[in-house]
Amino acid sequence: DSLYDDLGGLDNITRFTNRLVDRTFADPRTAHQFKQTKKDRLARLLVDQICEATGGPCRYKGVNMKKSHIKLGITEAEFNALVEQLQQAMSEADVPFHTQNRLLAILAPMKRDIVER
Ligand code: HEM
Repeated sequence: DSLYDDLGGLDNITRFTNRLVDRTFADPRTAHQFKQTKKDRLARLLVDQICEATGGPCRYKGVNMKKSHIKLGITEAEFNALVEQLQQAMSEADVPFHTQNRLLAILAPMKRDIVER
């Protein structure tokens, strides 16, 4: 089975991504970065990105990670907060711990393009 299937397919990816974005926009550790961001659009792009990256039938049409995060001055602490929010969102959507870690392993290398140093 693909990771896409193990995550519960598009329905469950949409479920935990919406929960992630809700948390990210509400959590004071990250909310300040998203004051000018349209939540629905970001959630749709994230769903496509996760779906495609895990072997699903979607195609991500957004900007690459380096270009979309440049100049935001994102810190390692902000990145880690978002990872924690994603773990909580996946737990709420009943994604098993081991499956959560398989997705996190795909996202982790993006850190070098997202965090400013
Ligand atoms: C692995 C972690 C992350 C992934 C996969 C990710 C993914 C994305 C994607 C797909 C977009 C949309 C790009 C587009 O507009 O075409 C985006 C934009 C953005 N991300 Fe991230 N991101 C991550 C981490 C973070 C973190 C830690 C922050 C700050 C706390 C952040 C803040 C933003 C902001 C402010 C935008 C711009 C949204 C807009 O256009 O208004 N991201 N990200």
